[in-house]
Amino acid sequence: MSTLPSLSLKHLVELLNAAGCAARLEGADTQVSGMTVDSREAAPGCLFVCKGVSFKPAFLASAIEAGAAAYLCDETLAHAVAQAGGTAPRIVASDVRRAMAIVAAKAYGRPDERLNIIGITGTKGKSTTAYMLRSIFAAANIETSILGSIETDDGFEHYESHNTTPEAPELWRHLHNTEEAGRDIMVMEVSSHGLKYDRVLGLHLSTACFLNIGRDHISPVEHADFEDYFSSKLRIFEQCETAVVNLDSDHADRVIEAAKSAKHLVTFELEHQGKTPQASGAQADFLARDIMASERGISFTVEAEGERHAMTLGMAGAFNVSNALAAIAMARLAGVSFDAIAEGLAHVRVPGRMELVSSADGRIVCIVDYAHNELSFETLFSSVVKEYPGRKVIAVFGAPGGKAVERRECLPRVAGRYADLIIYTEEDPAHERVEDICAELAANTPAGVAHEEIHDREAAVARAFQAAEGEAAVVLLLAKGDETTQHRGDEYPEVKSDLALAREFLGA
Ligand SMILES: CC(=O)N[C@H]1[C@@H](OP(=O)(O)OP(=O)(O)OC[C@H]2O[C@@H](n3ccc(=O)[nH]c3=O)[C@H](O)[C@@H]2O)O[C@H](CO)[C@@H](O)[C@@H]1O[C@H](C)C(=O)N[C@@H](C)C(=O)N[C@H](CCC(=O)O)C(=O)O
Ligand SMILES: Nc1ncnc2c1ncn2[C@@H]1O[C@H](COP(=O)(O)OP(=O)(O)OP(=O)(O)O)[C@@H](O)[C@H]1O
Repeated sequence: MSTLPSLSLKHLVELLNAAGCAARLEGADTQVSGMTVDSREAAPGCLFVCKGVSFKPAFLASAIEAGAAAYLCDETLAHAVAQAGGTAPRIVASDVRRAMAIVAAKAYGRPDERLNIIGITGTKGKSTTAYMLRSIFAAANIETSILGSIETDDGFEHYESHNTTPEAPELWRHLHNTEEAGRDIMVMEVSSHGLKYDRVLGLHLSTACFLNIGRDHISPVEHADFEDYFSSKLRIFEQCETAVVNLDSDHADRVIEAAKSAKHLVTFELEHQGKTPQASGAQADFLARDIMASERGISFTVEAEGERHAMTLGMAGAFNVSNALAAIAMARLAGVSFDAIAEGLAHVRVPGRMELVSSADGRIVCIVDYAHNELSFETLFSSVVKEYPGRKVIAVFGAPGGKAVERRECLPRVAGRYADLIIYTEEDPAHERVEDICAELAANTPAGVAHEEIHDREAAVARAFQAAEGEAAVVLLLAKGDETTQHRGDEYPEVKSDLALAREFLGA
């Protein structure tokens, strides 16, 4: 791999001040190459960033021991880390999060000036749309990098992701690697936190897609309220060339208004009978019609650029047509043919999202899905009862400990409207007791809805299949997708994934 640019601290300080981020150099001007926020990844000659609520001066000391040539810190941390920093030169900035984003873009050689970077935001469907797009590009023989909540693949590094959108130095490193790997395209999910906390500050996106907005990530450790969440997401349009917007999204008018800051606007929507036409009366640039569900997936027609093309989607859930339309629009912007698009969509598989496992006689259909908030529950359940009419619906899910507490009220309420039986179980309780979370979910279940509490997830899944036996049923294993760990306390022990359990119980 080629070496990274070597940069002088003096030059970086000038760059920061010019960008409106006050900074000063303390110590001798030194050359740095590469940067990191994690002492465990510090390499000789790099710039180490001191930041974060659980930052300890010992991290700085070990980064320097590993060869870090200098460090960047916030004014508020400057005194506390001075001793651990010893004689290493440092940049002290007024806002370390902004500063590290500005420096990272430079340290990794501004790959966004040459790459086609596609950013996808929305409450639900980001990973699905990103995988659809990658599958389409693969069908067109174009290898892409991907960065999102499931995996990170930049052509050199490939691992299970920690955050949906990583910290700026990590992000720019993946973009640099993408370019070094000879790839031209990065498909990335952009989370509301990524936008709010300047992880993507200054990143030039060729395309920014807004899928939808619903209440989520509102808690004392996330967004204070819906407005903070929504406005964080809308910031994506401030840094893109072309905005791709779902006209079916809630608050679509406000999304369109914000999208006007992009140079170009491309829209998509599903044709619904009885739908109120837009105020303008104009049809979206990409329209899906003739949506039909079958056991193998979904088929639909896309109408765009004055033509009609038949598409099939190898996934369940009619709502995935909306994600597919977004992917189609973005693929067309990148110049991919409709034939390759059709091929890519027909073969897409998104791990743990709307995965179908059926019993040999077809009487029991199990869907393993990652749905875990109000918007995705509503969409999933309403689509399942439409697509599998007359079947008994059995749902297995829980709620996480320590965050997104609103889910404990809304998930039983939504599921209670559609399910014949709900089984509450473990779902990453962290520092709370599974028993308490399940009891809270049970207490919020609408009167008259059958529900059970089975704290062990494997036993809960077994009970669901037992209850489905001898019936035409749909068993929904929700919220964990293909995850193979449970967050218990500070540990992440290995467990069987829902998909593995479904295959085991149905002998698939
Ligand atoms: C506000 C924000 O951006 N928080 C992120 C930030 O936390 P932080 O700066 O407070 O860092 P910290 O975890 O306290 O750790 C302190 C620092 O010590 C470093 N460290 C730590 C250990 C060590 O041995 N050596 C060392 O140098 C860490 O790398 C870190 O830089 O840096 C951490 C490491 O990069 C992130 O995990 C953390 O995300 C928080 C915990 C998080 O996960 N937030 C969630 C809510 C989030 O961002 N979710 C979104 C998806 C949800 C959405 O749709 O918005 C996401 O993008 O993932
Ligand atoms: N367009 C959509 N509208 C509503 N719900 C959807 C949509 N697309 C997917 N979902 C539901 O949301 C779940 C998660 O999908 P996906 O992982 O693609 O979303 P995400 O935005 O990446 O989520 P997260 O931010 O939680 O990682 C799916 O399993 C499905 O139940």
